[in-house]
Order: sequence, then C-alpha cells, then structure tokens
Amino acid sequence: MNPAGHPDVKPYDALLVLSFGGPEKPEDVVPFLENVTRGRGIPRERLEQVGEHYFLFGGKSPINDQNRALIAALEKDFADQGIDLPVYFGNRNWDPYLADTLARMAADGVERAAVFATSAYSSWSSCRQYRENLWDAVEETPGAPRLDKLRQYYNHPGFIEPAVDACLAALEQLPDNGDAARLVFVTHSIPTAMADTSGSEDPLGQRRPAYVPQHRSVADEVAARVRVATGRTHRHDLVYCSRSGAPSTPWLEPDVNDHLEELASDGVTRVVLAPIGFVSDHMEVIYDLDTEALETAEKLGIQAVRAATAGVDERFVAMVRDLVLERAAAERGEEPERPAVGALPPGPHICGAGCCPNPRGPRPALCGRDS
Ligand SMILES: CC1=C(CCC(=O)O)c2cc3nc(cc4[nH]c(cc5[nH]c(cc1n2)c(C)c5CCC(=O)O)c(CCC(=O)O)c4C)C(CCC(=O)O)=C3C
Ligand SMILES: [Fe+2]
Repeated sequence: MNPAGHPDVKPYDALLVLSFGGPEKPEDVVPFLENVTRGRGIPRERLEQVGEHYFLFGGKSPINDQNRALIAALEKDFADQGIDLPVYFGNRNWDPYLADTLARMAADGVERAAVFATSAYSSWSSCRQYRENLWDAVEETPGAPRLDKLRQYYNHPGFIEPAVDACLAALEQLPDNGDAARLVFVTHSIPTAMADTSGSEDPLGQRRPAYVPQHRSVADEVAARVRVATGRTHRHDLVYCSRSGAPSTPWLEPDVNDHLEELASDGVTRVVLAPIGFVSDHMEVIYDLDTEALETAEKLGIQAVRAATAGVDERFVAMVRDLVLERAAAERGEEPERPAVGALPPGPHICGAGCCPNPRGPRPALCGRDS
C-alpha cells in the first residue's frame, strides 16, 4: 500500500500493453502480412492463404478490438483499486506501432513502465521477438521510458482458472454434459528447432526446452481441475494449429485437423477444443479453430465445441494488475509472492541469458540477463 492506502505501483508510472497487431480493413491485409513476414521465407502460397483468412472476415482481425477491450477493462480495474497508472497500447506489426506509442509515452513524461505482452509462453516467436521489438523501438525513440517486461503467466491462476471454466462451459454444450468428451488443447505450432531452443540455459549451458512443457503443464493442470469439477476423467491431448513456413521445415505436430481424424478413427464423437495458446480470440482462433477445425470435426461426425479464451475475464484482468504489483514490489527490493500452479515454477522477472534465440542469428533484446 502507498501512503494514500492504495496498492503501490512505484516505480512504475505507466503500463504498456504490447501485442501483435492485426489489420482493421481489407486494404490493410497485404501491408500487414508484409510487416509480419519481412525476411522470413514464408512461401507465397501460404501468404495468399492467410490473406484469404483475413478477407473472409472483411479484412479485419479481431485482435485489436480484443486488446482495446482488455485495456478498457484494465483501466476500470485500476480505477476501482485506486491505482493511478495510465495504460498504453503498442503493437509489433500494426497501428498503433510500438515506436509511436513509446514516443507518446515519452511526450507524456512517462519514465518507467511495466510491459504486459499478450503472449503467455516462452519461445522466440512468443517472447524474445517481442523483446527484440522493444529494443528496436527504444533505440529509435529519444527519451523512451525504461521498460520492464512482466514475467510469463501461462501458469498463473488468473490464466488457468478462466481456462478451466471455459472447458466446463464447453462440456455443458455437448450431449450428456460432455460425458466421454475428449479435451483437445490447442496452441500455435512453431518450428521444432525453435521449440528445442526455447527457454534459457542453466549455469552449465544445458537447455531444458520450455515451449512444449509449459503448454503440457497448462493442459495437465486444466484437465486435472476439470476432473475435480465434473467428477469424470476426460482424456486430453496437446495439438497445434497455424503451421506456416516451408513444408520441408519440421514444425510441432500433430495438427489439430489431423488429430481430429485420428480421434474419429478411434471412435471419439465429442471434443472440446481449448485454445490455451491464445489469450483472446485472435485470427488463429476464429479461423483455424472456429472455421477450419470445427468444419473438419463436422465432416468426421465429431461434435466439437470451442472453449472460450481468457479475453476480459475478470480473473485475467486481475492477473495483469497482480503481475504489475508483484513486479513493482520486486523492483522496490521486496519479496512478493509469485503465484503459479501446475508442474512448473513461476518464471523469472528477467529472462535468462541466451533464452529463446532468434533463429536467424543474435539480435539485441531488452529485458533479459543478456540485454
Ligand atoms: C508462437 C506464435 C504465436 C503466439 C504468441 C503470440 O501471440 O505472439 C503467434 C501469434 C500470432 N501470429 C499472428 C499472425 C501471423 N503469424 C505469422 C507467422 C508466424 N507465427 C509464428 C508463431 C506464432 N505466432 C511463426 C513461427 C510464424 C512464421 C514466421 C515467423 O518466423 O515469424 C503470420 C504470417 C503468415 C503465416 O506464416 O501464417 C501471420 C499473419 C497473430 C495475429 C492474429 C490476428 O490477426 O488475430 C498472432 C497473435
Ligand atoms: Fe504467428
């Protein structure tokens, strides 16, 4: 508590919500895809396909509206808690661009900000790439504030609890309250080489990969809690969506559609698709799952329901607040509690040295031991 009796956010004077960005209208789609894939060697065919996913939804991704809703919910939560902390919004690939937002923060006199990224897990794509973007944006912004990226939150109760309730609600939409339904947890596929180098090295230079085990811990924990709530054991799996890249490059498998075929041939007729890799309804969720995977399920005679993402669930919003307060306390030299559930411990406040290296060679990144 600060002298006014409100939760203490010192040394922070702002929160920055850092996200991927997405197009808002048809004319945005191609330039957005160019921003995302510059120098990435994504086959043209794949890009055309992904463009079609966006055009199917009027050229508009849901991601920016989702983030604006999260920011509105955070502003309300902070006001209710007596927390005086303005919230800024900056994206990696679309307006409002990160560097523009940092310039605005500098002009507003912000000196030090906590950064919440809308990506919960460790890997180059889901963590370090955001840290490289922070470095670049700070480099090009005179007077940019000092930035502290908040820790990974995949195993925070504020992320897990909404995922459990989402599975329970999805089960209830199936016949017999979802009795005998399979829980299929879905996340974004990444190249296996990127998965293998996710996470940081221990002092002996050994790396224990993080991306897949982190998702497994979430899937296992959510499934265990569903078991407690329903009194039934639902078998569960971890599968992947949104594979990209060259066909010759191995990515994490199985793909959700292939897995549904496998389940159908095993006689499974009811499935909950739980998108634990996404914090809100991104294009991957509304296209790859709601459009493509649900169609696959229907063709196979499987009744499938997609579970909700965390979105603006009040526990998820409170989690963001708690992560800010936790980090603020740690920066003041206190030893705050660091909530985490499941098999893995809470992640570090500062990313470990050498974690999640860029597949195309080293690039400077903010907020790490090696920064
Ligand atoms: C792990 C991961 C997350 C989750 C963590 C996080 O949330 O950050 C994520 C999120 C997102 N990815 C998104 C969009 C795209 N990702 C692409 C390409 C790629 N993603 C990758 C990985 C991830 N991506 C990778 C390894 C590539 C290959 C190219 C490269 O090495 O970078 C491409 C290019 C076309 C294609 O290749 O599919 C697009 C358009 C959007 C916006 C969605 C919306 O509009 O709602 C979001 C939230
Ligand atoms: Fe992506």
